[in-house]
Amino acid sequence: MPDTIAFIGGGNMATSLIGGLLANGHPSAGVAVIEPDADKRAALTERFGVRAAAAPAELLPQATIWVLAVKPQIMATVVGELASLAGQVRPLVISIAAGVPLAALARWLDADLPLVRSMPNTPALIGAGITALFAGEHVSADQCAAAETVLAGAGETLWVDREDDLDAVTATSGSGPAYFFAFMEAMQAAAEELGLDREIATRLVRQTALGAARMAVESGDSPTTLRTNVTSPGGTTERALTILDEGGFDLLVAEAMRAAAGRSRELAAQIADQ
Ligand SMILES: NC(=O)C1=CN([C@@H]2O[C@H](COP(=O)(O)OP(=O)(O)OC[C@H]3O[C@@H](n4cnc5c(N)ncnc54)[C@H](O)[C@@H]3O)[C@@H](O)[C@H]2O)C=CC1
Ligand SMILES: O=C(O)[C@@H]1CCC=N1
Repeated sequence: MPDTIAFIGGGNMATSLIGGLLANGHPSAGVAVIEPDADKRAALTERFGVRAAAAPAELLPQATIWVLAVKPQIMATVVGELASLAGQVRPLVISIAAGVPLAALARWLDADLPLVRSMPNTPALIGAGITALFAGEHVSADQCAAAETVLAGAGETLWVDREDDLDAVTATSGSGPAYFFAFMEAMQAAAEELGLDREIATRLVRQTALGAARMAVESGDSPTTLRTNVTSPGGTTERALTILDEGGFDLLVAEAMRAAAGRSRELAAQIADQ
């Protein structure tokens, strides 16, 4: 009998994770969602055949795994309201929220429950995501395996040994898809400026991104080797990369990622005060 998995929050990430779970063979009857927005509840039920309710007490008592998928800023309130139910049900609790430390969850839940903190990313929607997980002190090996199963439909999974590493993970893979999309947007705009039709520019950029990503994954070569292979001495790529270098591209990327990790720590600090 598979676990019944309840999602608290039925937004973008929960939708992606539910899609992945069901694609991996988890039965829809074994998934429940607590979501206050009636339209989102209807959409989830229609798309996946899962049960959805506004009131936690309707579905959470039957669920052995709870996935916390609300925004970090409201986590304290949402979890606080679930504390007494959690004490009775004693589920494995998996949080996917950015910048919410396990210590805060433990405090709000007011019980020594097994807690896992994780950081997935939006390619979960197509099963091409990656999730880093960190297990709290009351989590057994079986519960680690169960947590991995919940996230496995979203793509790859890996464990980190230090909870603090999740700030860097968030800055890398959590927010990371947005960096690639921003680069694609900039390339598309530049291609149009160079005179290409929008449709042609879009197709060229999209397939180039896919081809480059697949080469990085499938060729076994490092990004440095792959970049060097494109760059003929005295050619066009060299001229373009020089401009990126002169503009401080690497430094800008590093600064952006430091800012993302910093924001994750800042969220945690704000949460520690709640
Ligand atoms: N969007 C992303 O790329 C990633 C997001 N995350 C984390 O996932 C979490 C959810 O993010 P998204 O899905 O993007 O946000 P979202 O806004 O799409 O989903 C949050 C959902 O929570 C619902 N909600 C509000 N109050 C609630 C309550 N009392 N009980 C139950 N549900 C309630 C909202 O109606 C909404 O549907 C956040 O904590 C975020 O940090 C993690 C990795 C990546
Ligand atoms: O921007 C955010 O805060 C969330 C966490 C990682 C990706 N999106």
